[in-house]
Amino acid sequence: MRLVEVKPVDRNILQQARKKMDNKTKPLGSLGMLEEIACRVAAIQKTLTPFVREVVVVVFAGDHGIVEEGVSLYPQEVTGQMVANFLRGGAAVNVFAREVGAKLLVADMGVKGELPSHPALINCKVRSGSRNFLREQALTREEVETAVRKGIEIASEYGKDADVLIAGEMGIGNTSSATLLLSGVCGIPVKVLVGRGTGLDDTMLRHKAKVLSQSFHRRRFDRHDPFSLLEAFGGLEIAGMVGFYLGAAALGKVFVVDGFIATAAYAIAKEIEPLVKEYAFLAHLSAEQGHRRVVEKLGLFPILQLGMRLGEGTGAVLTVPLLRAAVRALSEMASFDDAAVSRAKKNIKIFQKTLDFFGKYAII
Ligand SMILES: O=C(O)c1ccc[n+]([C@@H]2O[C@H](COP(=O)([O-])O)[C@@H](O)[C@H]2O)c1
Ligand SMILES: Cc1cc2nc[nH]c2cc1C
Repeated sequence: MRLVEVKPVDRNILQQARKKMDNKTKPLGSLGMLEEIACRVAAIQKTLTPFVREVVVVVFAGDHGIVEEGVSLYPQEVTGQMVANFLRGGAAVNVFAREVGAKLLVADMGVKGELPSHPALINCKVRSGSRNFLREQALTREEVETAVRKGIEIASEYGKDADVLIAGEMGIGNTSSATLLLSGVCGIPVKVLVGRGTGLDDTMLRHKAKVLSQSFHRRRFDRHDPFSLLEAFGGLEIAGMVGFYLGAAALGKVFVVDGFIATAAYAIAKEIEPLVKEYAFLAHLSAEQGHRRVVEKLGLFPILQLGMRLGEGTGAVLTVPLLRAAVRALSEMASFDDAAVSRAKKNIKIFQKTLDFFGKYAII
């Protein structure tokens, strides 16, 4: 089943952008990863004067049946309560979105109970939360496909005029789903990836690890079929984000992946369509225990490392000023010729350590 068509980003513009960046009035490579970010945005946007003006954030929300097993510190009703908070503008992601001038929407993919209608609420409820995956498959194939398709539609409808698309998430229990999805996709043992989520103590963490290891062995899935992983472990907001990333890449838009749960959605989207990676940036290294291993395995470069573990898209929104600064450097800085600044005395390709460090993160 081909859900979307994603094209590779423009290699020609990428090479020209790198050349343009090398001619800016700075020692070669001295803006570090910002240079690679700017050049890749240029290649995505097919222009040597890239820009980041409109930013759209969609917070995907859903509940998780596994919460019955005592794997989160917070009660399930917090998911719906936080959705109400997003709609009133009172959550961290609202504050950060206002700071960078981003538009924020919330997508109800599967929150338990009714939510009042609101202009910023997109109603895509597939069912009232996923099933408890310790006991049964979290979702049916049909529910997974519906949620992924809705995510694609959300990207096309609300992201078509944006320069950067961000998916946030809200779902009590979703670090449990994300841990098992990532363990399945990346082939990293559950016990290495399981973490404290919203803040479990040691006893609760041991219990969560036991529940997740048992679930991983009990459920049916084929690790090479990403849809089967979503059927086994959910959740609906994660499936929606998978679609959103696929849709963003199909639109030819830059998208920024937030934290641990968002990385699980990204990993699934990349399994479905490997070219999505050319459009993706990773916002930050989450404090959630397993994130570092996953990020290394997926070859992603976290732009920030702030010890955050909130989700909602908060880390991704915080990268917007850096993305804007990076593309402005490529678009607006003077070249050596423009500014009559002398070039290096010797044509050294690039400082070797910088190359070793950043080279492995050059996606293309
Ligand atoms: O984004 C992250 O890296 C992250 C790490 C830990 C927790 N969270 C958030 O916390 C909730 C899930 O935590 P838990 O303990 O209920 O599985 C969910 O609403 C996420 O948005 C988010
Ligand atoms: C209060 C609260 C806010 C959140 N935002 C994202 N995940 C969250 C989890 C909790 C518990």
